[in-house]
Amino acid sequence: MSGKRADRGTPGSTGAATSAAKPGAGTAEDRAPEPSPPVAAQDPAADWENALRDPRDRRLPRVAGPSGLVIFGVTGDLSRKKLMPAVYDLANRGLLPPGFSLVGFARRDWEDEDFAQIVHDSVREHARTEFREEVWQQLAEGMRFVPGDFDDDQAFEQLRAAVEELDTSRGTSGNYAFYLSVPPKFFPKVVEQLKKHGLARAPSGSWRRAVIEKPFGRDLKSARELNRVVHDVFDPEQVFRIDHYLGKETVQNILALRFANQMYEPIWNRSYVDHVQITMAEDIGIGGRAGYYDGIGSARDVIQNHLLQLMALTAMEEPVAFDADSLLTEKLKVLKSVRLPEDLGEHTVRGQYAEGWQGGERVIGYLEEDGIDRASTTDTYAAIKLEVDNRRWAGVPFYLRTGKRLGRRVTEIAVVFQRAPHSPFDSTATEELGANAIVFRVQPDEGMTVRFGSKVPGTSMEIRDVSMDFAYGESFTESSPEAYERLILDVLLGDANLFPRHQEVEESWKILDPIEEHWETHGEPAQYASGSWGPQEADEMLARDGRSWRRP
Ligand SMILES: NC(=O)C1=CN([C@@H]2O[C@H](COP(=O)(O)OP(=O)(O)OC[C@H]3O[C@@H](n4cnc5c(N)ncnc54)[C@H](OP(=O)(O)O)[C@@H]3O)[C@@H](O)[C@H]2O)C=CC1
Ligand SMILES: O=C1O[C@H](COP(=O)(O)O)[C@@H](O)[C@H](O)[C@H]1O
Repeated sequence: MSGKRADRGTPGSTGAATSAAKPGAGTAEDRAPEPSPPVAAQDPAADWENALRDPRDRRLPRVAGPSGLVIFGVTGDLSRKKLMPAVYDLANRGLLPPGFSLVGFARRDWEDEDFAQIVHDSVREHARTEFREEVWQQLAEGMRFVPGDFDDDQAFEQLRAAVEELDTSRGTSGNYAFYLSVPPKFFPKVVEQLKKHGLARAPSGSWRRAVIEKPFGRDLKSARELNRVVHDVFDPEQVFRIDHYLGKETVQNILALRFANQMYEPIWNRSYVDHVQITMAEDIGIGGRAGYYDGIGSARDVIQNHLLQLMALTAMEEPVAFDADSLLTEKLKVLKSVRLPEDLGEHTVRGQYAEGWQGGERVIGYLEEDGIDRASTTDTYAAIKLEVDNRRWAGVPFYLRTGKRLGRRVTEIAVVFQRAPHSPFDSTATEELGANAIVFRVQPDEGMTVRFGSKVPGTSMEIRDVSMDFAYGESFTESSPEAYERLILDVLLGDANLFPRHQEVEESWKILDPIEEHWETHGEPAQYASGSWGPQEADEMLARDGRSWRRP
């Protein structure tokens, strides 16, 4: 069993390392290229705040104060690929406090050193910023592992002891975020155990926060019940529901582009917009996530959260301020105004991938995947049409689609405009002209495209589509942080702007529940070949409205 302190250096080594940089020193994101100098392993009680810093100056880096992060489910896929690397990247950018501590909890008979080795491997494989030994060594000093099952009271007592020991040895000051990176069915159990073992309430002057992964419930009823359990233990301001899409740089940029500029808002409405298409296409299959995915499906997995959040940000009114309450108010108004089509059979499609070709390789169908019930009717593709019943958007369809094993990985929001009401040109001149569009490219090629018509050089008047691109890589020297990097930092800072509140989660389930109920009673999902752009039925769905999907 564990209890031993982590190696103070690279796993496997015995060396201890310290450096002398001031916490946060030289780390201004907009002044120095990343990575910046690491924070020091120094007296944990050292003053980490710059008293001269004006908290209103947003150009200064947001550095977390004394704190620790406890990850439940630390051996899992998300933790290894995203959370551990994000913690390292934050440390590497000098955004974590000197005594920052990371506690892992899972069912493994590991010592602290074994855990540190796992984190090390995950960082080497997945971190965004370069590996620096001195940063790693300082981080590794604050790593602890607690082995145990979520049912195991003794393990939670050991966790309490670990947290208290870190308060003393690392100066974490009782400030802890508990990250529930666990299968959703365990959310209630872990929350109850935190309460039972006195971990949910902070000592005076400190804070405790709970970070809850998605999906939050599998329908409205279960989301409400989960919320009841969570709020029996934590106050609303202690709870951070993760929707990692809100941590993506380009998703935050939707609000910047819309509301920091003058040119979009006048045309951002039913008078000019024909329709909006929101696409989240993945080329991967379900990988090793059969246990989670089967019975959940694509719509619950990503439409209920990521895509409806993207839609809300695209459609919302300007918030009175960029703060959590104002953002919630406006997003909620959109979600509450959503109207489902009367005929769900005509305006929604679900699909399931069959075998096919992906990246030059033959891949198996969903029903052949390990751990999948051979008769499963789980959707791996979903397309739905929604409308927003308000003055700005009445009559403008929002088409949302997502799928696994599609042609390529791409997420985008395309605002497609109406045709010009009149053309002075001969109809042959505009034969090849499509609709104008503004496209937010969320990933992988982050940026924005404006598509419009232009005269083809030559002696005749021929007008064809061209596009004007904004690409992050060309316009900025700063690279985009990973979503989890941003969100973990926000949790440590207690900044809730980018976290959906429960009301949003509920409204989103209210939109999805009738669709899921319809699908349950109406036949099987349509099959589509892996590597294609989804079932033909989805093309037919748009064709009935006289439109077609973009091929991003
Ligand atoms: N993976 C992804 O890409 C994404 C995941 N998410 C969400 O993140 C969360 C975690 O997902 P993911 O990492 O994929 O899940 P995994 O199944 O890969 O990992 C689950 C983790 O929970 C632990 N665990 C399971 N049961 C118990 C138990 N009874 N007692 C103690 N530990 C237990 C496992 O530990 P052990 O090693 O002991 O089994 C493992 O560390 C889920 O809520 C998921 O919906 C959200 C977005 C993307
Ligand atoms: O939340 C989820 O998101 C991932 C895709 O995330 P991305 O950042 O790579 O776009 C998806 O694969 C997973 O099924 C879902 O749970």
